[in-house]
Amino acid sequence: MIIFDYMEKYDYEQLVMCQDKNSGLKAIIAIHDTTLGPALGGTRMWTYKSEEEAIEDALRLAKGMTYKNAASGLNLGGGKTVIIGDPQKDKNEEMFRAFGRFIQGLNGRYITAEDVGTTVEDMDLIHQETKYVTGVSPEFGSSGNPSPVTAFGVYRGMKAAAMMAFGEDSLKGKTIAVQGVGNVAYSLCKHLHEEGAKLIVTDINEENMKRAVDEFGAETVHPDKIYDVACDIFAPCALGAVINDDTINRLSCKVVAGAANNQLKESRHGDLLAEKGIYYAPDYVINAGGVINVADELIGYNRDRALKKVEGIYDNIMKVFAIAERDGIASYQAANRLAEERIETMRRSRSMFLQSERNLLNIRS
Ligand SMILES: NC(=O)C1=CN([C@@H]2O[C@H](COP(=O)(O)OP(=O)(O)OC[C@H]3O[C@@H](n4cnc5c(N)ncnc54)[C@H](O)[C@@H]3O)[C@@H](O)[C@H]2O)C=CC1
Ligand SMILES: CC(C)CC(=O)C(=O)O
Repeated sequence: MIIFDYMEKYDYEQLVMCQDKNSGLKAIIAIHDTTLGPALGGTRMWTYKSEEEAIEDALRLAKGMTYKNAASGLNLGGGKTVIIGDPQKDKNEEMFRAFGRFIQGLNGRYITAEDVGTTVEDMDLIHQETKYVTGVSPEFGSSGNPSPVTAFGVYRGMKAAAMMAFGEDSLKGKTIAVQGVGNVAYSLCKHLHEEGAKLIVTDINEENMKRAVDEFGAETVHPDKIYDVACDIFAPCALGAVINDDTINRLSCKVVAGAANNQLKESRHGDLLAEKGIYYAPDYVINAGGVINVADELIGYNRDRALKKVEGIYDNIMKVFAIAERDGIASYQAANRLAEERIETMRRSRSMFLQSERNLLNIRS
């Protein structure tokens, strides 16, 4: 990958490589766009096969956060971090403290939170070095683990997609295939089970799968077989790029609605879903519950207010489908339109001069 070419093509602002020999930290902070405000996005820890793969993931995820935050009506830009390493083996206190100091060095341009492979405990360590972190333990006035709130948002968005596909938003009796039953999907399955849905789950982690069987009476399938199960709704809740040339023709569902980021391998796969008559709830619209929740910390966390906003993901998904229908485009494009129009509107409105501490009028003594 030629990094500057890639950054220019998709209009990235900044890419920060963070290295700390003592702790073994190797982190990449990608800031995509801060038109709407500071970049907020989680930190993923993962065993990347190469540095290039890690950089690409950070860049793709950061751009997704720009669109997620914009489409959700947040005054925040998009950024994301990836830490190269095995979250089960390679973590230590020093690593997250060192990472916190790198974030502090960005002086508020980037604010972090949890993502795959990181926990509230990791955020607490970062918090010892910087205030630019959310999803910290509630004892610090923070909102804690965002995953259950992300799950609530996905549940609300899934109901909206069901309304479009089946003419009613009840999930009772619907068969839902869930790929990955980790932090978010565990809470999602709880909502779905309580509403009377039938669950078919898969995971590469046996313990996580067993928990879904024991608590929600879920059936299980091998991870390779999840695309082939007969179901009403497919919920990708593991990693990205799962809607691709190998999987798309195996799906028999009417709805794709799940928590994973970057579900479409390429945007043309979103067009193919639409052509097949499958209602796709765009990933960054449906999974915005976590970021909406942690963003509320920035104005003094109020759980009821945050949950009310997350409930609104239902309406946001309906809005996306309405734009898709109005403009004759696929739902992923409709979501992009929603996000891009908001960013452009704000960019234009900010072109007006505003008196501030930093402009020329104030530099004169
Ligand atoms: N945690 C949050 O609040 C948010 C998470 N997301 C996204 O949702 C997805 C899930 O996040 P979490 O639940 O936090 O992560 P997690 O790591 O707790 O759960 C992911 C699960 O997927 C499983 N998995 C991995 N590869 C798999 C495969 N090939 N087949 C089947 N299962 C597989 C893992 O074993 C794990 O149980 C990620 O894409 C994440 O970026 C998006 C927004 C917020
Ligand atoms: C809790 C969020 C900030 C996690 C995130 O990075 C995301 O929504 O993908």
